Amino acid sequence: MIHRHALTGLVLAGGQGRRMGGRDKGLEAFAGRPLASHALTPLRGRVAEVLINANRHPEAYAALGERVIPDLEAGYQGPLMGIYSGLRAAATDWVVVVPCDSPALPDDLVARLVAGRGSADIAVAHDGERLHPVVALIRRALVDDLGRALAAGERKIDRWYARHDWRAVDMADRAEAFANLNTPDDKRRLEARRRRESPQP
Ligand SMILES: Nc1nc2c(ncn2[C@@H]2O[C@H](COP(=O)(O)OP(=O)(O)OP(=O)(O)O)[C@@H](O)[C@H]2O)c(=O)[nH]1
Ligand SMILES: [Mg+2]
Repeated sequence: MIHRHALTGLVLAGGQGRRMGGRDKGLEAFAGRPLASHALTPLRGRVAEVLINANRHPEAYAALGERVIPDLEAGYQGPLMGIYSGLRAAATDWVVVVPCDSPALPDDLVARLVAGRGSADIAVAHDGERLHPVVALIRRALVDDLGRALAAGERKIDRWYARHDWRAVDMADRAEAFANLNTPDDKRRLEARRRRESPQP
């Protein structure tokens, strides 16, 4: 078991949002509030601290009520740099990573990653068809190794995972929860799905 006090939540919102017209994806309105705020739902109350990793508009992210951290190296070097920056900033032994653009993640995500980890150092969500490398539980002690990998040019998350004791956690029963939003069209489709699933009175 990993206790709540040993966990930090990390929302990755540091991308360029090119498929969203270059807009700051985590701040796009989704169902009436910033997309990144939906990613906080499975984390709040289940971790000791939440960090939001963002490279633009830090004050807008800070308004969500959590600590905001930028990438330690600028230049939009990809999510692995966001994970590295989060591991460096975290004060706990474990970090739960989620992306800012998956507004329907399972409520019990943290518990399932913790339970599914077994004795591995990294646990990654799997939806039955594919792995979601940015939905993961990672041991903070790997931070120095990740720093060396980045310095050596590594930018591919799954290739870094593969060099460690990692495990996929089966969440096929909740595959729809991993839907993510890359384009304005994805946004419309997912907002419509949400209205169907929980119609407002
Ligand atoms: N810190 C950080 N996070 C990133 C970076 N690139 C992507 N991410 C995050 O990784 C997750 C998945 O990335 P994408 O869906 O490709 O998002 P994106 O890169 O902003 O969008 P595109 O430019 O359309 O690829 C999102 O939560 C992004 O915020 C980066 O350079 N730095
Ligand atoms: Mg991208």
